[in-house]
Amino acid sequence: MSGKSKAVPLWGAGCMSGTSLDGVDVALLKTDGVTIFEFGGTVFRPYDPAEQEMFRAELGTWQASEALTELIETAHAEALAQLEGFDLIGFHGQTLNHAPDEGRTYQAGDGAILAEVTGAPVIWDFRTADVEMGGQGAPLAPFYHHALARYIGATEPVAFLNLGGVGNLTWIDPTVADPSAPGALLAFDTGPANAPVNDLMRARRGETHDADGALAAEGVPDMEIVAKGLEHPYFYKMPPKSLDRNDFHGVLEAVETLSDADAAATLTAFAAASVARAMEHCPTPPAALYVTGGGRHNTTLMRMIAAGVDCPVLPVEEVGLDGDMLEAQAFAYLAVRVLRGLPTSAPSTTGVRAAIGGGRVSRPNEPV
Ligand SMILES: Nc1ncnc2c1ncn2[C@@H]1O[C@H](COP(=O)(O)OP(=O)(O)OP(=O)(O)O)[C@@H](O)[C@H]1O
Ligand SMILES: CC(=O)N[C@H]1[C@@H]2OC[C@@H](O2)[C@@H](O)[C@@H]1O[C@H](C)C(=O)O
Repeated sequence: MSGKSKAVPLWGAGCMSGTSLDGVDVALLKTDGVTIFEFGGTVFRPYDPAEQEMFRAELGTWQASEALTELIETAHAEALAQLEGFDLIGFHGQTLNHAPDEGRTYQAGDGAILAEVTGAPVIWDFRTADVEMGGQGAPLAPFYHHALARYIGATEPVAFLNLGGVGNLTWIDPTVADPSAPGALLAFDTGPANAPVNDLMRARRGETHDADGALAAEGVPDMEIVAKGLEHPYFYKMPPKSLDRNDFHGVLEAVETLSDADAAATLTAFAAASVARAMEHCPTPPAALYVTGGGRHNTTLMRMIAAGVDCPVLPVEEVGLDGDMLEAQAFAYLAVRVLRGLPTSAPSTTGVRAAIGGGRVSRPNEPV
């Protein structure tokens, strides 16, 4: 396949409710599923503390309660109602459980109901087909990262790092036009990013996160705990590989006896060290590491990451992108690819047996 396609571009509304449980991001993107033509409006619909509690109570389950399913659908419908002019919706849902090695992953929320409520076709359940074909079902943003690398005019390998609840890294060779082709991409989850620090802040201070990394900046990381954390078998696995949000929950116990500031510094240093470890898997050194996701606002984390890698570490805003909305855009892009019958993952991004297009399509007025 060449880098250009003749299909008519569509406006997709991509929706992401991520592992940090902070809310729903929605972003419009005009694409033919290959090329990015235009970025459109965005909306963030936060989850309030009571809603976040509802999610936390069901993390790790394989069937969301009716109340939670309704919350997910309502929050998405509220966010989508603030935007207009889209042809279709890419609906990720909320990951409540992820066990790809057991062949299952679960994103709560029903796309068929969202199609009824919004009157637009909804592409959803992006991860199941990949997992059923032996893949990790994650990360899925890499095909979009490949399109972005071409969009920003990269001519040599670059990498994207998403710092959400969990971190994920994509190495891209933009000279390979087809993202499914061998050598175009290598992608995997790096380790815990914001989730452990968020959990610490919530437990110790009743706050959602360490704003700007201020508390971590006051502390001293315990590098013995960091080194011990890096002995986790996950870091010895070859990519592709992926994580559940709570896979590293145990690290919180390791910092139990430290002061709040030292504990925050240690968990932040652990997130940074897992990025440094991840960079060792890149097939060639990338020209730059472009950072997206909420963690790029954490200056202490960004400083620690920059100290541990050999290339410039830059927020994606440096190349004109929106790091708060990039994952939502990814699901708009992937939705159009699904409609066009194009693959959304490949052996080099999820470990799936062959390139595959995941996703179900629900149209309004179809029986639910
Ligand atoms: N100003 C800030 N200072 C420090 N951390 C921040 C700041 N803003 C956001 N964050 C962190 O970023 C998180 C949100 O990131 P993001 O929205 O990228 O995650 P997500 O999409 O839910 O997760 P994932 O990518 O794992 O699905 C917050 O929970 C917080 O930990
Ligand atoms: C199972 C699941 O929801 N995984 C998320 C999570 O959050 C970050 C990381 O872990 C990544 O693997 C993925 O999200 C992004 C959007 C992805 O699929 O690319």
